[in-house]
Amino acid sequence: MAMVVVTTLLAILISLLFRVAYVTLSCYWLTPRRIKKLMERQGVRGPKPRFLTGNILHMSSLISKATSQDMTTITHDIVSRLLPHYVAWSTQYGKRFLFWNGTEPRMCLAETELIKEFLSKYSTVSGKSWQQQQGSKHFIGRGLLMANGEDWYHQRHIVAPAFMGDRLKGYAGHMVGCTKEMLQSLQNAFEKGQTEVEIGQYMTKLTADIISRTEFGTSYEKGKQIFHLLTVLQSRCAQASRHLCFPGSRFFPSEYNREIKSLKMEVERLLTEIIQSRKDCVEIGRSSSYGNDLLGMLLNEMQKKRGNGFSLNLQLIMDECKTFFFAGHETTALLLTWTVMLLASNPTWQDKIRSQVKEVCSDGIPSIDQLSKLTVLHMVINESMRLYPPATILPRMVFEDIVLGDLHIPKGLSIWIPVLAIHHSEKLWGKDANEFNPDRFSSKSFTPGRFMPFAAGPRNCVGQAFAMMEAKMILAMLISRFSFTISDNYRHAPVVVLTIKPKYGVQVCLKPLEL
Ligand code: HEM
Repeated sequence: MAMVVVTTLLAILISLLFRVAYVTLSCYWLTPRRIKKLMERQGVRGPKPRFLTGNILHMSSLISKATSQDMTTITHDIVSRLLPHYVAWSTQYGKRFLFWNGTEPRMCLAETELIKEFLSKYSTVSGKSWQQQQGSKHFIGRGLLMANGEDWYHQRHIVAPAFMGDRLKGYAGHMVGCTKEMLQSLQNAFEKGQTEVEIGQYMTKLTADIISRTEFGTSYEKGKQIFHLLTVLQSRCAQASRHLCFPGSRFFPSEYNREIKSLKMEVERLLTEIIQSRKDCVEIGRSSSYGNDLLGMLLNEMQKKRGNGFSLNLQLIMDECKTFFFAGHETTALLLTWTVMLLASNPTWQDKIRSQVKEVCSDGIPSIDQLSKLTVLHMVINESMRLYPPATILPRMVFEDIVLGDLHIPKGLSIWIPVLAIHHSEKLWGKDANEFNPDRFSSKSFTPGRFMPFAAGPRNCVGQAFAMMEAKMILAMLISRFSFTISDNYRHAPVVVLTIKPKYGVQVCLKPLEL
């Protein structure tokens, strides 16, 4: 009897081992090879991958070499610095080529017609890859940015109204209040004799303050504490994700993995405290609603019984709170920082904006209705996002076989859209593609598909209107209070760490203006 049990257990164990071995082999070898063959048959080729690491080492060495030195002048010709692998491979293989992130095959696609079709038609059958989800699961989890399929669709419908119409207008007060505080701290620095500031630090603090207030209203101080921890968590996850292409690396009991776990627990403990206290207030009758902020909106949704089988649970609400902070504060801070750099080195455009702001709003603080009249500022912001799009690449994995133009794209292939390269393409923008020329945005009719700082199609940035409103408010108020020039200490050295950042910040010399 004992013998039979042992033999059966052994058989189960062996078949389990075979299954694990087959799944691993299929995931890391058979499927990627099948995809490669399929794409090669359609003429899509690329650099030869190495075992396990693919083209990662080659890519890293090209990037390290290209960014090893600062740029000698403030030139916006930055594609060969930030995407040297794209430049090398697109020159050799054309506008569509295959490369390997470890064992994951990726097709880089720079054809605007196909990109337009892909982003508008296939938003529900494409999404974030397993590697992307793993890399960010500890700091944003399965919130909107990382959700796929039906989950994404339902989350998007719950969240989108929070960034539209009257709700959006309701956030203007936070934006003005926080900007006033930032301007006061710049004024204080000036009065203490500090004529030069690193504006990026001020912008990062400002956008973090605005999103904390927008999300957490009165629980804002605790929100700031959470976001501080999230920033540390994000950088630890970025360090750990470098090893994700190696099978099983996420289970290593490394120092990073231990620190990540404890930071995540602390963030979620603080979030649970805020959520619980809101629920308690409603339950004991101290408050009739969960609040007008983003968190209140999500808690109201959680109470609703939805007929479609999808409901928000506590974990998803926490993931959504983390997602808004992650997706919404650094991107906007970078947009503002690069715009200040461009305006500090192009004083004529600074003056043009200043005189329009003066004409439209006498006190230098635009109302919601006045924002649409700030057309020069709008053009400058667009030009800034064209030259320095915070998100340089748009990655999407395809979950079903699809037909895209003349291409059959197999399930499991990731498509990478090189936004930065498209924004700088001379073919699409003309000979002055690398120059700062906001006038190119003066005409309302320009070819769609070549400008996509907020992505495009149904899965574009849900916070786009929020970000544009915020950026216009802040820049209009800053330009009305100060004039600024680029400091001699500024070293032009854009680098990509998820988003495009100025390596040493942006140092500007400030001069307060008479109100
Ligand atoms: C200048 C500022 C911003 C830029 C350039 C930007 C850019 C983008 C881009 C390119 C995407 C698509 C990413 C992808 O699918 O891989 C995206 C998605 C998203 N953004 Fe933004 N964003 C900005 C500001 C904001 C703000 C202020 C918020 C919220 C407060 C926000 C929330 C989100 C969310 C939640 C998504 C995921 C949408 C979805 O998958 O349905 N973003 N953003």
